[in-house]
Amino acid sequence: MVQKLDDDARTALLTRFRDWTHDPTRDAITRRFTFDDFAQAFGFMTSVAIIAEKMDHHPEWSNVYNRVDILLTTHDADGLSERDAKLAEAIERLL
Ligand SMILES: C[C@H](O)[C@H](O)[C@H]1CNC2=NC(N)=NC(=O)C2=N1
Repeated sequence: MVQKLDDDARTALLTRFRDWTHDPTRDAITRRFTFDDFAQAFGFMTSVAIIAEKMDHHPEWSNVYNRVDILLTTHDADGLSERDAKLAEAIERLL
C-alpha cells in the first residue's frame, strides 16, 4: 500500500501544479493537453508512456486527435500520493 497525501500535502500539490484540477470523486488530478495535431499529441503520449513505465506509475488517459486528457491517481493508495506528484512533474518537464 502506498501512502496517500494528507490534506496539506494535497493543497501543496495543487498550488504547485496550477494547470491541474483536483477531482474529489477520485482524489485525482486531471489536465487537458492540446497540441497542433495528432502526431504531436501521440509523440507526447509516447514520451509520457516511457517515463510512466520507468516510474512504474501509469496515467489514466484518453486521446482524441490533438487532445490528450490525463488523470493521475494512485490505485495502490486509493487516491493521490507522491508518485502522482513525481509523474506530474515529469510530464510538465516535457512541455
Ligand atoms: C505492480 C505495479 O507496481 C503496480 O500495479 C503499479 C503500476 N502502476 C500504477 N499506476 C498508478 N497510477 N497507480 C498505481 O497504484 C500503480 N501501481
